[in-house]
Amino acid sequence: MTIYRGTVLDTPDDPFAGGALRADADAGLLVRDGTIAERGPFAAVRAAQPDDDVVDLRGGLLLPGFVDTHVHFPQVRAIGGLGLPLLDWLERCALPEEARLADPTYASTVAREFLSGLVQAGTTTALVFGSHFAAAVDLLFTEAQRVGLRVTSGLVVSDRLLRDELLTTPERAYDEGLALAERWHGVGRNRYAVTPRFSLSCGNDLLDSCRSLLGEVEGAYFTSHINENDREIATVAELFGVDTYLETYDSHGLVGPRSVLAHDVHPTDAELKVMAERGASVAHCPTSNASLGSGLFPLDRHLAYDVHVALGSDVGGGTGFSLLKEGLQAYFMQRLLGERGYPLAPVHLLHLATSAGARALGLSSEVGDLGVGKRFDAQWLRPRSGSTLDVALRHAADPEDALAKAFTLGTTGDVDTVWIDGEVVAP
Ligand SMILES: O=c1[nH]c(=O)c2nc[nH]c2[nH]1
Ligand SMILES: [Zn+2]
Repeated sequence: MTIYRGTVLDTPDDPFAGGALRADADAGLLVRDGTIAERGPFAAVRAAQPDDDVVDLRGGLLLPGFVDTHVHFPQVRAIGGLGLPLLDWLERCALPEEARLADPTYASTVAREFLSGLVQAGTTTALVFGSHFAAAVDLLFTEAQRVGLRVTSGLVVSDRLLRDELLTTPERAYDEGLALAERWHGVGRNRYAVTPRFSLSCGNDLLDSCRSLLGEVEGAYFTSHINENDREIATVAELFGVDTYLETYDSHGLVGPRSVLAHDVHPTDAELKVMAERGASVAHCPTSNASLGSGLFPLDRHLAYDVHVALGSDVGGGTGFSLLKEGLQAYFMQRLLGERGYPLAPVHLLHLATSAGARALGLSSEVGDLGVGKRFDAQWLRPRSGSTLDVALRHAADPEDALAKAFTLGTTGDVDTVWIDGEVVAP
């Protein structure tokens, strides 16, 4: 057994429902077989376990590993395509890069870059938008198993309006998806997610085949995009002859408690009501929404309807893997909404980046906070001595203030060590 000593911050109680930041200065976390067995003042935990190893993490902050609920595996090298709205960005930046993953050697390199990017950002769990190529998704799961990250992912499918090499058929989508799920779902920390790209690129028969696959794979997740961009939304309404984007998924039985819909920047009230009824979650992707000019996320309306919201980096529409940056950008965007903005405090940002994501992915009993009984999935933020974040943390007034400084100034370069199930994860 090992005792981890440091300043531990986490959010076991939902701050949107009144929960406070849990902050323990000089805490001890006793970890046995990857699970947190005790948590308390270091001196007390140490006195009860005088012979165990101590890992000294004083200085900096010990936080739960981040949970990224929307991030694209094939888009690592597409990060930084600035200045375009969604559909142009897809055509010019994202899809040409995604087509390159037809080559398994290329896909294998990108899988390594992708997982290393997540780990270096302090992310330990992710819902990953896979590739349109089954072999590339297989390589992603293989690499995820080697690195140890908790990954839920799947084959991305489309059958219209994208470049030809990214298109499939309903039958092939089902067969390839099932083969991947049989190989990887529930294997190690991997799980399968049925993943139509978005309704714009998926006809009714393909969405039907997604529903069949979802019914076939017990416990599988569903993820896609929704209500991101005005032109996208108008095209979907025209293609399907529907009033709301959500109907295109819901009419195929794809919306439920294991569904995570990315973006939802422009929802109708009717859609929010149905999402809440179904228990679906929304992945809010703030840097992507800002970079692609998609809009300002109406967090207040999601909360008013009781729609669960977590955070996604949306690499490569998003600007990097750091959920610190996403948290700060989420805060900025609520500020820019003026009176319609939700006043996000540091505790909300940590919740959105950790426990909210764990809940969206049905993993709350295992990860998302550093309480007794949870797996030790954690990150040690330790800024370089003399850096501005180091100075700011040393002079923080209280734990909330320290967390505000971490989200304002922290970068992936400040993530010193990452653990999953109590094992150090090498990037
Ligand atoms: O931000 C986004 N990134 C994508 O890759 C994508 N595909 C469909 N819709 C999308 N939105
Ligand atoms: Zn996306």
